[in-house]
Amino acid sequence: MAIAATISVPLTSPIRRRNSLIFAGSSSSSSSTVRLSFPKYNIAGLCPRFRISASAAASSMSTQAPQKVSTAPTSFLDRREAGFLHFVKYHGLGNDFILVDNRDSSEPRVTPEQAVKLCDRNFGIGADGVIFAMPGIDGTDYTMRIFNSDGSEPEMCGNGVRCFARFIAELENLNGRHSFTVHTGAGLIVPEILEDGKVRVDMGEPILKASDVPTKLPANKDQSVIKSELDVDGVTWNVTCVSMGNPHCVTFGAKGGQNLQVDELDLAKIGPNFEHHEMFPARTNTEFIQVFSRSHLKMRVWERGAGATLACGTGACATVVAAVLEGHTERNCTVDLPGGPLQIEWREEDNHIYMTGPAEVVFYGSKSHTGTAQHSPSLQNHRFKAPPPLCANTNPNTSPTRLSNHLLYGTVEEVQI
Ligand SMILES: N[C@@H](CCC[C@H](N)C(=O)O)C(=O)O
Repeated sequence: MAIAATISVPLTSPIRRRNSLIFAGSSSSSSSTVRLSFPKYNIAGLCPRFRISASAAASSMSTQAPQKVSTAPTSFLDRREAGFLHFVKYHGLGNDFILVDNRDSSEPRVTPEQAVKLCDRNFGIGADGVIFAMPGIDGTDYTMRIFNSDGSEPEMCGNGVRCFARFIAELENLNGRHSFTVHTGAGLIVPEILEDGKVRVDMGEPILKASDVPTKLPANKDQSVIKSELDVDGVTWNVTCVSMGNPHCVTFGAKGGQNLQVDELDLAKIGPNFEHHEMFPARTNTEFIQVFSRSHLKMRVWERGAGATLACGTGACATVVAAVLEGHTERNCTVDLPGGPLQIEWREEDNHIYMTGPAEVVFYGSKSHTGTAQHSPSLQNHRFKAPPPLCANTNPNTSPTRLSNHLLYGTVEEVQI
């Protein structure tokens, strides 16, 4: 995949040097430069959406009334050529998704089978799932649907809905709008883009009733499954079952065991045995938790339909619920995931869970359905045409990636350096 630009810090000033543009930037953490390694580009040619810094993107969000900013010519995300699927790859703490603009239809533009191919990390784009931005239902602004990388459709995705909010803000070219109402399989979810670009999400209430999680594990008097015993391949685990719309099995360790050391777990070996356990009729996501303090947890996850991922938002929410119910923590916790930390609060007043974390663009891409080898002229004319060698296919290092006789073009937006 070609890298069109690299920067992770606020843009200060563009400096023209020969046939490339170099942007010097600095942040509290580092100093960096960005090089656009293609000729004859001028600063006007850099589309406003080609966000060169996270903070620049963040600063486009204000507290004022929603305001549409007209842009011309048509932006990448407005493109609708027949035969092309335009997408944006996002990640939330390394939990990565292909975001598809599906606002004109309530039918996903990609089938579950195609989603499996797109998510393939060797033969496809590579992602933990495909997310569709669709028209709202029941008075909501939008509907979010998602396919896991195995093609199954979960009810909800926490990291995904943060990416969804950032995607919508970009699609709608919104300046100043902070929150959206999103219909999901888990009901109403309300993400709010914050000033710093992070997204806080009202994830609603956890579901503890065993039959609704669902789990067949014997329930307590109040119908919940808290610190119950689950046998997995000869080991008895203590588990608490929580649904965030999607099912979660949270464990702080085996019966009689010490505080779990999550780095020592062989997730690929034990994860599938939880996921497909007969006690979970809809399969389950499983969170393995190490307790650092009453407000700090470490989590590794085996996701239903996606395997070991770098983060799981609904899993982190379910974890804090389980941690509170089992008496390990207070209601406000930092949950460290392999991809980074999430802030989770289970608020006593409304019983809702609030998740705060980042969502970032990885790259923009277009996938051809035609199977033809030539590049798209329209793509070539596009202001996201950077870098031209990608589209012109003149550079062996930047040639389009083949995907089952389909073409894939990508433009990396920003890369940490
Ligand atoms: N990674 C997501 C959860 C995605 C759905 C999950 N694999 C399931 O099948 O329930 C998150 O961040 O919540």
